[in-house]
Amino acid sequence: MTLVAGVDSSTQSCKVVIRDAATGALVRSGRASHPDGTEVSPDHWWDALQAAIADAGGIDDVEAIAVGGQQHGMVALDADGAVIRDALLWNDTRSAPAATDLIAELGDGDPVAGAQAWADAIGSVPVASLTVTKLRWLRDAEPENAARVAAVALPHDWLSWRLAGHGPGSGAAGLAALRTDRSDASGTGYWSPVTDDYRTDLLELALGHSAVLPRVLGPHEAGERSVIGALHPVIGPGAGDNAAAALGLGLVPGDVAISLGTSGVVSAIAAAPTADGSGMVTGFADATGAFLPLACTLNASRVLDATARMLGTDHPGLSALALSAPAGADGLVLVPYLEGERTPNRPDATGALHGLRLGNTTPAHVARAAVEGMLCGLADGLDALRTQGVQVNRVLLIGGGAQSQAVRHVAPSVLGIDVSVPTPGEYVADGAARQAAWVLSGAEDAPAWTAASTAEVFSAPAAPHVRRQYAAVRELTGVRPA
Ligand SMILES: Nc1ncnc2c1ncn2[C@@H]1O[C@H](COP(=O)(O)OP(=O)(O)O)[C@@H](O)[C@H]1O
Ligand SMILES: O=C(CO)[C@@H](O)[C@H](O)COP(=O)(O)O
Repeated sequence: MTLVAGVDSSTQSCKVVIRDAATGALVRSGRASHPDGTEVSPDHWWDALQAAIADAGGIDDVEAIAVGGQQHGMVALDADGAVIRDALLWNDTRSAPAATDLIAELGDGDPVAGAQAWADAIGSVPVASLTVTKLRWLRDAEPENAARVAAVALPHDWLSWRLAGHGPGSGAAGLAALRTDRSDASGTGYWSPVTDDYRTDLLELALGHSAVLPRVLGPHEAGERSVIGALHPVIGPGAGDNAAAALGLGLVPGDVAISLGTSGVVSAIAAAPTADGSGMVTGFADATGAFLPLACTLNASRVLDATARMLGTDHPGLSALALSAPAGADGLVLVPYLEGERTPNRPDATGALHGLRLGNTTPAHVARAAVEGMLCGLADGLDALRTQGVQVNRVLLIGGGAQSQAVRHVAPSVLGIDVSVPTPGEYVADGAARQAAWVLSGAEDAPAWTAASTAEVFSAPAAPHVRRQYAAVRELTGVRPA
């Protein structure tokens, strides 16, 4: 049996799956945690990857490996190949003012024209999540660090590079060996999905000087070989986590994936790039040569974590409470902007509970409002995708938060469509493994794995009043007190 490995280096943890390259059957898996925080030393990801590989029983029998990972994180390298400072993650909002500046600069001072100019140039309107804004923040806040930047990588690029034996001390030759893929390059803010190439002018606009960028590999182009693993597995191009999940799920046009991890992501495969000047939909690329329009919130599974903590219960307890309250929680609305928000772009917003009355101040109502509030943010994302011409025939719910029974049962009523929940699994890591098998096969198409998962379908009558009451208070959320 030929084995391949897939990695998901996500916000909260690193997961590794090892699968049969021919059928996709799961052979073994492992995981390790990442530290909390929106600013993290990449060394933690490297340590967690090695721990997750060990937890999966090693990769000595693996012939190819690919890494999927959290998108956008800024990994700034010096001329030697050393990391200059801790990486700012996709959910770090300190570069929000830099995003505003960059938009104004491309629009000659007009923010609306600037937003559309960016959308036309790179498919997306910059927000704090995008790497390009983090580079501008670095230029302004830490000019000495910015001056030392010789190369910029993303979490998955950097891990693939470490797997190939590069790292501090590898110098110019090492930097030239950096590789990425279209999906992750498309989330940087300096790569165009229309021309399929970097916009180095935009990188320089942000950082103030040029830097080495990883070469973008084709969807099944082989990279270097891993120094870990007795067979020195070939390293695939890897992918951003959402593109890898699309590959792991085998999404086809008409399918929409909703991922409830730290981020809440609504994404779909598209044949052509999008350029949404409103900024609701980011026009990313997928991992097969097509496109992946996507709406991403900063507030998904951690809203449930926080609400469970607040109510002194666990996830099953929160779920039972939420399901015991009526749809709409008798008018109680939780706006879930606990980390600020990205879609819509409100980096300084805070969360809020609206509509408190004597009759709805119960744990059950609060639990229901949390589940509904999180889902309403994603329903807005689904609408935004439809506005961009995305066909929505089927919704698939994945990520840690999809394990919640309350989410599964409430989602169809808030989203207004049945929801399929595939067998719980690591779909990002699976997509990376499928890519690794594709690299090995050399075939034109990704292998049609037969060991695909089944899905449970959840239906519920639409509850439009839940979205109506959410929309009425969404605009009232205050900003963080000074
Ligand atoms: N049964 C559950 N109900 C709700 N949330 C859950 C449940 N199980 C796990 N989670 C949450 O899912 C999150 C982890 O999901 P994951 O998709 O791995 O996140 P990420 O990709 O951001 O690292 C955690 O916040 C965890 O608390
Ligand atoms: O920023 C995005 C997508 O644009 C996020 O989807 C990150 O890629 C992190 O994903 P999770 O670790 O929360 O799944």
